[in-house]
Amino acid sequence: MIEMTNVSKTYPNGVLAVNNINVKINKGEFVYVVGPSGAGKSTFTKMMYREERPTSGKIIINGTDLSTLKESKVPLLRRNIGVVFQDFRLLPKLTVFENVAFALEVIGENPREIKRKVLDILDLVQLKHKARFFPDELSGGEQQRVSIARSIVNNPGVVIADEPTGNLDPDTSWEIMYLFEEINNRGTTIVMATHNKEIVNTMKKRVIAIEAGKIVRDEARGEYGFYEYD
Ligand SMILES: Nc1ncnc2c1ncn2[C@@H]1O[C@H](COP(=O)(O)OP(=O)(O)OP(=O)(O)O)[C@@H](O)[C@H]1O
Repeated sequence: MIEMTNVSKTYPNGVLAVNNINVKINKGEFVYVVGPSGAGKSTFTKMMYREERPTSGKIIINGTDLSTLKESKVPLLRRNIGVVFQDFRLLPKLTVFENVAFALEVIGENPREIKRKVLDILDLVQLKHKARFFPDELSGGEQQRVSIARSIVNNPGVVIADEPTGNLDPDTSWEIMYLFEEINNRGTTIVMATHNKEIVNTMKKRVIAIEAGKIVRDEARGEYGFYEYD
């Protein structure tokens, strides 16, 4: 469960990116975060995985209070939160297998278990046959599937995705969205910031709309709304 109480974030340059947000996201929910460019969506999601810290307020993720969490405990928190970015962020010198295995190696998983888990997850994202490929030998959609595999290989309770289809064509975006839906159907909470109007309007999930750092709309089977982008 994710709970924010009176959360605000002012960056050192004085920009108030998130302004007194209160929200509760239950286990197993699929939530889209929408809103105009610069509204505070990334800041809102970054605070969930402690990439940014709130200036004030309280954030609780699966029982852990992030506002008082020691820096040394952040890696432990990240094990239970998968993160997916628009630009994939794969390690270019590692193969697909190694990119996914990396998350397990750092926690000291044994090699046999690593192999089993990585191949299982690559099977789920339909990339087992490309396990030995390098990121630059893959299409954008394939790279995103590897990054999704990496985000879920530790079996986290929550996956946060910031604009995961932003670099992908419409068909590939749909493939990625169905993959997230499958992961959600297995019980993982998904929080996704997106500008993809068609997908949000078709999927009929919970929609949280942020404008100027505030939640202006929170609907169970919501719509994208009307925002203009570049
Ligand atoms: N590291 C930072 N330092 C200072 N200001 C920042 C920083 N990151 C974001 N901001 C500012 O905070 C506000 C919210 O930015 P944020 O990236 O959260 O918006 P967003 O809704 O995710 O935008 P987009 O849809 O364009 O990605 C903006 O005014 C932005 O310029």
